[in-house]
Amino acid sequence: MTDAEALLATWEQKFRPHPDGADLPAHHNHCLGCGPDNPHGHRLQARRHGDSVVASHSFDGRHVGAPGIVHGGAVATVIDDLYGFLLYLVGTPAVTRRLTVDYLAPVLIGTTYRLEGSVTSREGRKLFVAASLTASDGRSVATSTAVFVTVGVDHFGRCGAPSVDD
Ligand SMILES: CCCCC/C=C\C/C=C\C/C=C\C/C=C\CCCC(=O)SCCNC(=O)CCNC(=O)[C@H](O)C(C)(C)COP(=O)(O)OP(=O)(O)OC[C@H]1O[C@@H](n2cnc3c(N)ncnc32)[C@H](O)[C@@H]1OP(=O)(O)O
Repeated sequence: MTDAEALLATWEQKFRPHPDGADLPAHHNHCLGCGPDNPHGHRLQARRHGDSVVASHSFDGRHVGAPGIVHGGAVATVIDDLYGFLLYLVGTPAVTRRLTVDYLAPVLIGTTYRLEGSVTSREGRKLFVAASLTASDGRSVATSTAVFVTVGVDHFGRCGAPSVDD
């Protein structure tokens, strides 16, 4: 079995049912959004909350854009990865086809935010999803919508796995 095949085998198991409140597994150890072994990563940790996924997350100095403010691309990365956790609940792999983010207020380095994402509708292979990033005082600092398109696991096999070792 190649490294890529071994990875895909472990990944398929992550689509088993997850009980409400359960911590959800990283997509893989080097995932930019959630992998624990990626030194550049966000190490997002998400859990199931009913039909949604939620996370408590803070950005650090690696993610700065304007001084003190998180780079918008870093915010988009974390939201995109949150949607990736939602796929465990949907039960099928999918990839981001379209991602929009409304940046409503500065996201601050070293401040903890609550993320929540859910599926709003599904049409054939298209999953329409939405997410929010909320400050501790309840202010919404970013909202997002995205379109994911379901793919077979073979999609990832076709793309190869040049530097992923688990
Ligand atoms: C061997 C290595 C293994 C590694 C894998 C291990 C682990 C995997 C880990 C994670 C993977 C999954 C998620 C979790 C991870 C992180 C979360 C972040 C997710 C990402 O970071 S993921 C990367 C970025 N992402 C891409 O890399 C996608 C590139 N792209 C494509 O690969 C193709 O583009 C594809 C496959 C998407 C579609 O291609 P296609 O040819 O299969 O399908 P087509 O284009 O026909 O669209 C189908 C239907 O969607 C409709 N449609 C299209 N666009 C629309 C839009 N904007 N709005 C509304 N509807 C739209 C069409 O209208 C049609 O609808 P209809 O069927 O009704 O006509």
